[in-house]
Amino acid sequence: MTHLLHILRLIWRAQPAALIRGTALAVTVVAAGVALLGLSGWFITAAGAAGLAGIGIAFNVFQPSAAVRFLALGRTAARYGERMLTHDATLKSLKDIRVGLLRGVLDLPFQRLARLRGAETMNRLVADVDALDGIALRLFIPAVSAAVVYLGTFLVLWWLTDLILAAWIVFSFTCGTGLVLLWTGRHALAPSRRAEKALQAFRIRLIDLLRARDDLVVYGRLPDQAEAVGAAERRLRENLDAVDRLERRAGMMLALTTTLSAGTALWLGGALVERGAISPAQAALGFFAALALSETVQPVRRGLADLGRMLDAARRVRRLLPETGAAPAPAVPTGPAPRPGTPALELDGTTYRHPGAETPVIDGFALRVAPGESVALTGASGRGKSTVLALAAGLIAPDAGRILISGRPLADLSETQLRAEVTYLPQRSMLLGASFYDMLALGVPGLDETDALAVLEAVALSSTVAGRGGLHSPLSENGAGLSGGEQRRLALARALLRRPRLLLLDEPTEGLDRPTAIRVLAGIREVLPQAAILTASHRRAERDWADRLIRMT
Ligand SMILES: Nc1ncnc2c1ncn2[C@@H]1O[C@H](COP(=O)(O)OP(=O)(O)OP(=O)(O)O)[C@@H](O)[C@H]1O
Repeated sequence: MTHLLHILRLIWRAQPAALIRGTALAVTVVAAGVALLGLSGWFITAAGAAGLAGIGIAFNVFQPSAAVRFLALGRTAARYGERMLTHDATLKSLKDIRVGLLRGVLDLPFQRLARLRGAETMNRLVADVDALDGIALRLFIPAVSAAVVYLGTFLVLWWLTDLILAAWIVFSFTCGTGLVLLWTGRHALAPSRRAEKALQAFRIRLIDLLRARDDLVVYGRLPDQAEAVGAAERRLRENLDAVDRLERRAGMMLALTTTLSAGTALWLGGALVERGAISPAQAALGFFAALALSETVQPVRRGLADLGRMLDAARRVRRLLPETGAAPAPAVPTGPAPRPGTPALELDGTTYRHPGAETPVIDGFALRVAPGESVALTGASGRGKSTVLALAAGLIAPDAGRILISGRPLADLSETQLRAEVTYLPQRSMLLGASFYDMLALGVPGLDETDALAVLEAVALSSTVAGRGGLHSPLSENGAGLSGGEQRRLALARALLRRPRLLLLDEPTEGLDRPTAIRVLAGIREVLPQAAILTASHRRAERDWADRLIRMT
């Protein structure tokens, strides 16, 4: 529940004025509904009584009927205003939460980021945030309106009718509906949670099926995955049906509560009329007001049926939201050029143990790479070459030792400074964008086309790009339709275009034939003559090209 309140505070803090006005209008809507029915009941009864008493001609019908019209029209207008204000404000607040969530995801430590699944994260950003809109719209605002209207109804009925009648109507209604709502919230919690889980499972499995369909076909597992998607969908439907059934039952119990409360109010009103404490018209006012109170709880009922989904979504979203609402750090210009002789990268006594591993993968490791120098890390698979690159890229932090980038401790550099100094090409890269140009411009917004073509030439890709119709020709998702080697060189070109002082390359020519690999390696140096380059290498061509080898054992 604390997560729910936290999210409610965030929503409220983002749009306080609109939400306060919207809540005031929501109170007006419900109050006008109760007043409308109460007044109508009083009006009909009083007019009838005046007719029976033979003084109908003297009865003033104009004022009550004008008030009825005013309340009916006012209620409609207030409802319109309330919907506009509260929905608009909630959607704006949720937009802020979604952005905060995205920032939270991006700020996660590399190890956690690497473990995130795309489909799951996508769900969190979309489905969970959508689930949160009910907190204000279907729980808080209707509950506040109902409480205010109960209090107001009690005071007005006390003033216009009788204390006992007013107290009974509000007391019986509050207790009755309170119990029904508690019952709804408790029983709907589990199926609403299960429905949400099934929905998430359905989406994730479907995305997995679409993304891995080739492998699933090859291994003959497509029917199993399709069945898993179907099972999640069936579970979703069953649980949504259960929530629907509960909601209908709650609706029936609320109708029963209203009937009992209004029925006993009628009986009590009759007794008070017999005793001469109130008139029949006043008794009718009480009876109709009791009937109208049922309207106050309908939105809360719907909100409570969804409580499980909202609670889980609030918990997950809160865990990922950054604690402060602060904006990301503004871009900082990179520092001055380092003094001559300062290594571009220096690792000293660096130790790192992967989470869950028993022993460190590197222990007291030392390394220096000077500007203009190419160093290749070699050694058997699993010796920690990629780990050293990830440390130098600041993606993971060492357990001991220090890492200096151009003489400055890596930990002291802002994210912006670090990314301006260092570029890292991992073993597998994503190519985002719809054309060669888009994919390259990810690294350099506003990329100059001549520059792009020059770098494509350096990585031996210009003929491929020209053959496909040029820089702006459309490409499929993640460069599908390009060969593995072409995708790799495109990712390399994107890294080169950033022109970093330190370039970290994990097996940059993997998948290329030897002549192309040699050509590409020479092209890297041509584009970045002064950069320090550290590679993780298995291939002979890369080892021959490097100025120095460091063997990891
Ligand atoms: N996120 C991780 N969690 C746990 N262990 C990891 C993680 N990443 C790598 N390792 C382990 O750390 C060791 C070093 O991995 P690393 O990728 O640095 O080796 P490598 O020398 O680059 O191997 P390769 O040449 O095959 O790319 C391996 O045993 C690997 O299984």
